Amino acid sequence: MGCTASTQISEDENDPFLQSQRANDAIEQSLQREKQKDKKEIKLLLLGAGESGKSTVLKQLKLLHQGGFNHQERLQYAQVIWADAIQSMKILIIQARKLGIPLDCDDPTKNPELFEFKRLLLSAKALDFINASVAGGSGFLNDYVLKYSERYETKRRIQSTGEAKGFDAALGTNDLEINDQTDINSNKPLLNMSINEISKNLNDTGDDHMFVEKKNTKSAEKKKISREDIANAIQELWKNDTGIKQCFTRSNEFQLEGSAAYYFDNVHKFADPNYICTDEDILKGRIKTTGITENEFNIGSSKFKVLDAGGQRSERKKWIHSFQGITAVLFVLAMSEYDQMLFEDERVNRMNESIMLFDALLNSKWFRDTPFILFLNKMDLFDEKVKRMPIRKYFPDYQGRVGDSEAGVKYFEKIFLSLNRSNKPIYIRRTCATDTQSMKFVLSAVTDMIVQQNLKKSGII
Ligand SMILES: Nc1nc2c(ncn2[C@@H]2O[C@H](COP(=O)(O)OP(=O)(O)OP(=O)(O)O)[C@@H](O)[C@H]2O)c(=O)[nH]1
Ligand SMILES: [Mg+2]
Repeated sequence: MGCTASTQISEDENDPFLQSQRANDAIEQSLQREKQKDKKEIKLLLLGAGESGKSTVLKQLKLLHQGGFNHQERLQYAQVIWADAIQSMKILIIQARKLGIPLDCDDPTKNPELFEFKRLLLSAKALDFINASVAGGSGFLNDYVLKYSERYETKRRIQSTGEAKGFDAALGTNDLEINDQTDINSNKPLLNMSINEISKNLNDTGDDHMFVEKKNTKSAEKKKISREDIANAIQELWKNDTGIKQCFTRSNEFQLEGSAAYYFDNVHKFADPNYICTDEDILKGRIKTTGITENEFNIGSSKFKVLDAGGQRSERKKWIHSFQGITAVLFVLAMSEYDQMLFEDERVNRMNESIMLFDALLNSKWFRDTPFILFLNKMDLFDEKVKRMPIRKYFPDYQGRVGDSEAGVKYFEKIFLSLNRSNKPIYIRRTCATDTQSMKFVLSAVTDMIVQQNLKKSGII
């Protein structure tokens, strides 16, 4: 009997029809399993313009639900922040000149010490003082070049809009910025080069970045500059040069890291080559997102997949690949940027860009039935800014008082709500994404709400 049975099975197994039937069943089962998994998994998509705070929201989710940051991330941010601290102070010095703001450090007779600090800082090459591989390799270097080269201002615009007008003209006008950022031999742009190519090129040009004062660098170059020297220079200029402070208050007129003040205030700790970043440092630090990152969290009994997309214009063409199967869109708006221009195109107001973006996403066919959550972010900076920068200067129909933060929020809220051409509700929350305590409450309320909505939608409750 046993023999008969075994013969029967082996005959069946050789039957091509049965084999193909089994394969079909297996595929069907696997598809069903995937469908069930997809149904259970909540997909949250973080969208918004560049620098609005999407990755910072993600970092808070990591702190809350993933045990925080690893050692590698802490080392990486230490490098990135130290480079940004150096370059940010250089930017203030050069922008002060452009804006006609007198600097105390420009007068060697009245302020010999500040004058020397400035000289020392301008002769320091940030890339000599960091480990570029730990900072993120070629990705970091590409961003660094794009961010700190005025020659790339127009290139940024072309990359983001495809507009070529004036590119060549602008390439020839730079007299302040770093040495030519093209490879002198091949004329190949630094962007898109490998890390080795970039390093070689930076060495060939003899300088990394930013307006070295060519006539006056000899003495500074002779002396070996230490990280401590640079930190002292930054601290002294930040604390004691009234022109630097004045220029900082006008930083909406140029591109400056949003957390520059934090870097300056803490510059000595970032100068330590063995420094390991705290959670707060990482929340304040900035690494631009390229592409879309997928991050999984277990929140309560639900599985969340959070997609964090790069928000700059050049990144947005990648967004569409992640539009399918989204449970909710979390749109992050930087409220404080109503008086700032885009990094990618300095002719475009950041708030107007966000309005345009929100309108396009909210009313797109992809998100017809997808709930939207709107984070009115950077409220800490907004509250401060409205006291000194009239909203009406940028939005002439604004009727509220100068300094009235509540009226300002209501005004922008109304604009965003008025864009809704569907029946779906928009959930609005005011946030300060760098503040872990307040974000804990906001994020738990938001994730609870998404879970409830999802259960209702799938007919479970
Ligand atoms: N003061 C303050 N700074 C914030 C807040 N949210 C974000 N930032 C800072 O803003 C900078 C940019 O934040 P990111 O989270 O990197 O911005 P993003 O939207 O991910 O930018 P992309 O990746 O280019 O799209 C960082 O330096 C953050 O520390 C906030 O609410 N208040
Ligand atoms: Mg990001």
